[in-house]
Amino acid sequence: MKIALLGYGKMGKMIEQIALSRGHEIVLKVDANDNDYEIAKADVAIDFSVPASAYNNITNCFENNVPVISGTTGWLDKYEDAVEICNKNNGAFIYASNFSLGVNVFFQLNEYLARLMKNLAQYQVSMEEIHHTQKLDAPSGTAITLAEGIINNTSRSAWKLDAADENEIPITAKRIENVPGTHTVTYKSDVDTIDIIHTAHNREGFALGAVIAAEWIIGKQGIFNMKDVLNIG
Ligand SMILES: NC(=O)C1=CN([C@@H]2O[C@H](COP(=O)(O)OP(=O)(O)OC[C@H]3O[C@@H](n4cnc5c(N)ncnc54)[C@H](O)[C@@H]3O)[C@@H](O)[C@H]2O)C=CC1
Ligand SMILES: O=C(O)C1=N[C@H](C(=O)O)C[C@H](O)C1
Repeated sequence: MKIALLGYGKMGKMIEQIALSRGHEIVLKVDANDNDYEIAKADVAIDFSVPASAYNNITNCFENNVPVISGTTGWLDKYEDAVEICNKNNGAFIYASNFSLGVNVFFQLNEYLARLMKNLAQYQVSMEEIHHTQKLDAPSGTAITLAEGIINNTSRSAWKLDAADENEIPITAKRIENVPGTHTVTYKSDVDTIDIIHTAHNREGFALGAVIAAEWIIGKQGIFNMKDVLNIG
């Protein structure tokens, strides 16, 4: 498979290693200020760049018939526009806030737990995410997906960074040197606490999931997610 890497930072480099180890070829590495590149020579593009560039890079792929795997967070106000352009061009697209297998299992566990807690008004739900200090966005995309999983399965109406009203889910975002990504969902009552935690030990799980998604999307048309790829849930 001929892969274009859109973003050649920490994740782009890890994806390169995993892709080469699985027999794929990197035909293009696009980074900041690379404006003139021939995306059409790639079978698939994998975008792990920055919030400000993701939309333009992704939609350029659709306009050149190249399927896209995107893990960039913090640009989702334009997600529906990207989906429209993908569909108009009969393209293929997977966005995931987190490509790791473990987190995708954790997403399901979070929704299951939310359904169990739905009618237990004595428990207050909250979330914490911890990431390295270079991270541009807060809260993390994964924390937002977890919050949406709770909102869709309980009477909570919204999430908010730090303080929140009773009906909202407070999210605390911490930035600590070298932490790849830790997410905790907590239900606390006066008498006890339930925590579920996912801790990434490194970036390999994110990168492997993105390469597996790229292998899966070849030859397909439409908008998919990691549940489709991993066949879970
Ligand atoms: N969905 C997932 O599983 C994961 C998502 N991420 C997300 O992926 C993104 C990248 O993460 P990292 O690699 O850790 O960040 P990074 O900062 O190490 O790399 C981003 C790269 O994008 C480059 N870039 C800047 N402008 C660009 C442009 N116009 N076109 C292409 N590249 C451009 C930067 O120069 C940099 O090299 C972030 O949004 C992060 O939140 C990170 C890990 C896992
Ligand atoms: O920026 C990161 O590093 C990560 N970003 C993603 C997110 O915002 O959830 C996924 C992972 O937690 C690492």
